[in-house]
Amino acid sequence: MSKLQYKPNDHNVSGVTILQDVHERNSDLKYVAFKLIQLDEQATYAEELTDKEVCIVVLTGKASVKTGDQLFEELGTRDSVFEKKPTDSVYISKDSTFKIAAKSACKIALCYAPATEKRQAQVIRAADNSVEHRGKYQNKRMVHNILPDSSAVSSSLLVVEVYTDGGNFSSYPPHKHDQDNLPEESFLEETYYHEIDPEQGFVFQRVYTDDRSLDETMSVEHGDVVSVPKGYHPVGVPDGYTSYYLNVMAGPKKIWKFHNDPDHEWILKRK
Ligand SMILES: O=C(O)C[C@@H](O)[C@H](O)C(=O)CO
Repeated sequence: MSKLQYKPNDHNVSGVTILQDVHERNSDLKYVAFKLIQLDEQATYAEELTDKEVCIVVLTGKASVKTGDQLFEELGTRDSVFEKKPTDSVYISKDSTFKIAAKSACKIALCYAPATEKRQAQVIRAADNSVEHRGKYQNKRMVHNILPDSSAVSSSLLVVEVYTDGGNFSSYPPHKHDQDNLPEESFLEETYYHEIDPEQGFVFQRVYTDDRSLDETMSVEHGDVVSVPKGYHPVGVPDGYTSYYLNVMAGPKKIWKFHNDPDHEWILKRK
């Protein structure tokens, strides 16, 4: 298996399963880290942040989050990500502790990036997500913007959800953002947390650089994470299956300025 791909764990301790845990020590990522936790009903999970900020995304189920004297309750809007409606998230800055309490069984993504400054903890309600429909022909996808680069909430963290129906490609035509060369391109690492409906499906994700020193094509299954330290990173979805992924991005500057693979940019110019 590619060293960019991570399979889920299933070890439950006291009602908490750390399904995914991708960080600087088990990946080539220096800015982005990602955890996916599953909590049984009434289970709790606590953590202390030092130099990182986190966006806690309630993927499914209902939970509350407490940090300092702030309590955010009734978080979560769906039983499955494939309900295709936005959900609630909480942003918490560095030098903080937080505790998540599950009101029902829930699946929660913890998206981390370096905090360049201390910011106010706050809830990002489902209604605050902008929803975008991008692309045409077999390049259609829907995006929920939780923390887009235009958001003032985080200091460096970007978080979006992307839905791609069967037979379509997303993150396509292939684009990259691995050069700190603004205004042409920004440097942002990225993680993809994938879900597939129905669950036995698979999608293909290629991660490659212009010189092909990195060129990995992965068969990605439900629950897998793919890390993108650099390179183009398109996703293709087989007929009959729907793809969901949660993207976390961060780098030295909080701006998403991507560069399309010139070989495939013509895709965008079709009438
Ligand atoms: O296909 C899309 O529009 C989603 C991608 O842009 C995805 O969020 C990504 O690749 C970010 O770099």
